[in-house]
Amino acid sequence: MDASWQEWTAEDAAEWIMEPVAGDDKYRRGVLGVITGSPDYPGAAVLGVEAAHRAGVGMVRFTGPRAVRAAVLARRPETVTMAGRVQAWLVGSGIDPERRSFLLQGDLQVALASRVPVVLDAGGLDLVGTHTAPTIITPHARELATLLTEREIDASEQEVREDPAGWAERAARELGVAVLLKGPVTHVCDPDGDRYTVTAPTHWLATAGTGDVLGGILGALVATHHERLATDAEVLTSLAATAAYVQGEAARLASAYVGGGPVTALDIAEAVPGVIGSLLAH
Ligand SMILES: NC(=O)C1=CN([C@@H]2O[C@H](COP(=O)(O)OP(=O)(O)OC[C@H]3O[C@@H](n4cnc5c(N)ncnc54)[C@H](O)[C@@H]3O)[C@@H](O)[C@H]2O)[C@@H](O)CC1
Ligand SMILES: Nc1ncnc2c1ncn2[C@@H]1O[C@H](COP(=O)(O)OP(=O)(O)O)[C@@H](O)[C@H]1O
Repeated sequence: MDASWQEWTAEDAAEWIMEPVAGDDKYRRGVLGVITGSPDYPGAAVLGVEAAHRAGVGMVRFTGPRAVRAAVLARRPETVTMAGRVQAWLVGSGIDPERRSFLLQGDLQVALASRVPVVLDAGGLDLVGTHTAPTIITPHARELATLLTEREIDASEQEVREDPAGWAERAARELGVAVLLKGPVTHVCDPDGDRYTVTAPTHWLATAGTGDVLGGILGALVATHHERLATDAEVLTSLAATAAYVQGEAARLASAYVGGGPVTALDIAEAVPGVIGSLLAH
């Protein structure tokens, strides 16, 4: 590993967990707007919203098709589906970029024009560069290769897998945004030179939906730090590395609970509060 990349530790992550204080209410704590899921992938919305709630956000406002809203509310009735002010956006998990409805395009335009920080995942990745709000993208290797190739930078999935550090840096530089490149070692960087790695503590993470959970954790961390981000967008990388750390530890904890056995994405989301509790006790 290149020495210029710093492995993110529990001590680092602990600094980015925002403990509630007496003067807080749900709005001050942070409202995360979520545009995820589709009739094809309703589960991605459920997982991201679940993870955001578990990560301690003040409120989640969810926008999506009726059936997806129903699935989200069935799992998390705490979620608000009424439009309103938000302090951060999570966009794209479970959305097919080829099949974005007219209604969805409109919701995305409103969200991205609002100038609050944006986490772009999966089917929202191609929206990078269409707005000026502080942005972090969260692709896996195949998604990053596709995104760069669409921008006339030839990259294959194999090349990204072989040199994730180099491609994450190149993407941050070329796209002008913070990047969280997922994998067994997650690479987080930005055009200003922040470079963090998060080594997954368990490979049971390699299962469907765990990236959607990561999106929810990151969205929640971004929303709870909205005041800081308003003046210092550079902290997106610290928040992203913390999200990956929390996701990895939650997977480790959930697996340890079943004697080292497999975990599902929902198990990981459910273990998030325990990880956050132990970071606060750090
Ligand atoms: N429960 C859910 O609703 C879930 C939704 N998900 C969503 O699903 C969408 C697609 O995510 P992906 O990460 O699959 O996108 P990818 O861009 O990695 O893959 C796109 C498609 O390529 C095919 N493919 C690629 N590699 C393959 C392989 N080795 N073997 C078989 N088929 C392969 C699959 O048909 C896949 O759907 C995203 O929007 C994501 O958020 C996933 O997160 C899984 C869970
Ligand atoms: N071999 C692996 N070992 C550990 N973690 C992994 C491995 N492969 C993927 N991951 C992690 O699992 C998650 C998978 O996310 P993603 O590829 O978006 O899946 P999905 O779209 O199904 O949610 C990411 O956080 C990634 O860092």
